[in-house]
Amino acid sequence: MISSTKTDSPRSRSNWLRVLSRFVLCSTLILALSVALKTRSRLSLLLPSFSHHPAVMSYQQERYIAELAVQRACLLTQKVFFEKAKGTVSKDDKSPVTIGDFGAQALIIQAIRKNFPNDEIVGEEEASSLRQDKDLSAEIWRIAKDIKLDDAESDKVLGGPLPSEESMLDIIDQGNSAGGPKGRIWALDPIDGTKGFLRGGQYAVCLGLIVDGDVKVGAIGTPNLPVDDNATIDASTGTQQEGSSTNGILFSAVLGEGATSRPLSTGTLAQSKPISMRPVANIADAVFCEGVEAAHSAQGDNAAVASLLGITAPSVRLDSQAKYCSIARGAGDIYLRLPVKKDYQEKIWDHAAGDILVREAGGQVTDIYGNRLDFSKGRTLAVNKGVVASPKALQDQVIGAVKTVLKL
Ligand SMILES: Nc1ncnc2c1ncn2[C@@H]1O[C@H](COP(=O)(O)OS(=O)(=O)O)[C@@H](OP(=O)(O)O)[C@H]1O
Ligand SMILES: [Mg+2]
Ligand SMILES: [Mg+2]
Ligand SMILES: [Mg+2]
Repeated sequence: MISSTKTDSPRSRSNWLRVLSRFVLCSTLILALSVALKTRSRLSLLLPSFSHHPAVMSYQQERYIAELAVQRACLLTQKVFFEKAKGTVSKDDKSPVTIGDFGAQALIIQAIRKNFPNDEIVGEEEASSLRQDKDLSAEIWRIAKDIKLDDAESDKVLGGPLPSEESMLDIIDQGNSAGGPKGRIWALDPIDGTKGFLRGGQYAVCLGLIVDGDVKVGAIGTPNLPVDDNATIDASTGTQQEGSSTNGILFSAVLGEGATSRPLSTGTLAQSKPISMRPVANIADAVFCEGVEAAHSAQGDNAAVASLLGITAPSVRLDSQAKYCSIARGAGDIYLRLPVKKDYQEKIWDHAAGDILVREAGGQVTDIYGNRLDFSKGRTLAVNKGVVASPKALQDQVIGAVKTVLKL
């Protein structure tokens, strides 16, 4: 007897085969996908540069490294200050540079090189004067070689201690990129406001990442700014206190992801809080944040702008990018830097980190004509004049007053 059921028929066998082959195909695809994903995540851990592809990029790794590097450099600048480590040289433009500037630049470049070896760096300082002055070089090495973060793991992420005095000088010189419109370029000001640093006043360790001419990440350490956002500060009052827990802030920002701050001394990533500019309903109630050096900003013109806007509150006077930091957290509202010398070109390291911090805190940063700062032109902001920063809603009014005063 021929007993033939449907399942045994050639047709149904071929149906089974089709189902089976689809199952095998699907499983293989799922397996391949999961292997690919695992390999990718392993690769991005081992090679941070793998995550640099725009499609998978949110700059979290860059922000993390920038924060740690700035935090470690602030340990050095504070040590230099409290040990009263002497050694200040005058640069060609007569501006001072200290052991703190050189040491901080070495430590930060080492951290960038370790984590992002293909990136370029535009750093303010260079080591030629140290190669002539062996005593100064030795003094920097004496202080820099022992600087480390409390957390050994984090310190390892930054590359551990500097290898030797000679390589420290080579590392400092790696901040020699010409900058420009293409690629990943870090703008580094190891001590901004060196004069403030020497006075025991405000200064800032500043690091910004520029990608294809646009600032994406910024980190700023301000060892002498009060932790309390609402504390009164002024450049005339010295604020350096050894081991202070009331002073010292680390600010950071990533494009599109907001601005944050946390205490510099004890802070961990988890202690970061979002910061934002103060809403100002009436511009007459705004407070200016201005520089200290009369040679850097036309203070008479600043006063005329204030008066035109009906602003009567005294300006907060601070050295360095602490001005950007202050308005970003609502301790002041408007940063004015009106040009004194016609031919002075602002340096990108004096503004990159501050620019993104203020923009991510709800502000606008432009030059005196109302144009965005252009970080794609090399080591300087060659196509901008001066800086004006304020909450977005006020910027047009402020620029209007600036144009009137400067007769633009
Ligand atoms: N003529 C002129 N105009 C504008 N800016 C100048 C000028 N000369 C120098 N610099 C740069 O100013 C940086 C310090 O800026 P500050 O904001 O701290 O200056 S101030 O508060 O106005 O005194 C300072 O940065 P650091 O050298 O890092 O301290 C200089 O890069
Ligand atoms: Mg300088
Ligand atoms: Mg500077
Ligand atoms: Mg500097």
